[in-house]
Amino acid sequence: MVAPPDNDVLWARALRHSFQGSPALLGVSLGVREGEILGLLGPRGSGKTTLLRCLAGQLLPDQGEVWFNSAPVHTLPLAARERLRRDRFGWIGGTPQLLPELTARENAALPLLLCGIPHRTAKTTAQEWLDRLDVGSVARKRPAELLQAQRQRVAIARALVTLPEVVFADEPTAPLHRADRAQVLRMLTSAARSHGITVVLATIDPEVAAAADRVITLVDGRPAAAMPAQDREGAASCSASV
Ligand SMILES: Nc1ncnc2c1ncn2[C@@H]1O[C@H](COP(=O)(O)OP(=O)(O)OP(=O)(O)O)[C@@H](O)[C@H]1O
Repeated sequence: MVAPPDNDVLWARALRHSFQGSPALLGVSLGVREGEILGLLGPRGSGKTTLLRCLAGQLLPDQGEVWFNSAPVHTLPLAARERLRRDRFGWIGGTPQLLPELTARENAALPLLLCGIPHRTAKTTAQEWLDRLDVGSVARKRPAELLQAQRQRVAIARALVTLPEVVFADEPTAPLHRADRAQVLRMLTSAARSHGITVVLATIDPEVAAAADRVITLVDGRPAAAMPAQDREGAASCSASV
C-alpha cells in the first residue's frame, strides 16, 4: 500500500465501483488539501455521488483506497466508519432529510447531542448556526411547516454544527430557488473557510463549482482529463478546470 501525501486530508487512489455490474466509478484518484474547497463537476450519472459516498466511508469501493488524515478508511469495519462519519464528517444532500418529529433547532442540534454535548450548549450552538443561515426565526417549527429552501438551510446548519473536518456536499443548492443559491453557497463556503473546514462539493452546475478552489470534472466515472482525447471532445460541455 502506498501512503498518501501528508498534506492531503483526503486521498483516494484508483477507485472503482459498479452497481449490479454497471460501472459508476472507473478509476478515480484525487487528493484534497486541508481547508480546501474541491468541486466535483459532472453531468447526471457521472459518478459524483458514488465518489462522495466512497470518500465519506458510506460505501466501500470495489477497488481502490481512501485515506483520511493518513489513515485508511477502506479497510475500516462498518462501526469505525460510522464513527468517523458521525465525529469527523458532515454531509449535505440534495434533498434535506430532517427528522419530522423534531423542530428545526433540535434537528440542527442532533449531531452535537450524539457526540455527548450537553443539551443547553447544543441548543445554543444550533441556534447560532440557524441564525447564520437565516433560518433562526423558524427554529421552533417542525420540518413540515418549513419551505423546502428553509429545510435545506437547516440541513446545512446540521452539517456544520459540529465543525467537522470535512463536509461532503452533494448538490447542496439543488432545492433552492436561483436567487437563494448564490447566498447559501456563499454562507457555506465562508463558514468553511472561517473554520478551516475542508469541503468536497459535487454539482452539475458550473456556476456552483466556480465557488470551489479547484474543480475536477467527472465524465462517465472518471476525471475528464484522464479520458482519451476523442472521448473528451464529446464531453466538452463540462470541460475541466483542475
Ligand atoms: N445505489 C445505486 N444502485 C444502482 N445504481 C446506482 C446507484 N447509485 C448510483 N448508481 C448508478 O451509478 C452511476 C453513477 O451515479 P451517481 O449517482 O454516482 O452519479 P451522479 O454524477 O451523482 O449523478 P446525479 O447528479 O444524477 O446524482 C449512474 O449510472 C447511476 O444510475
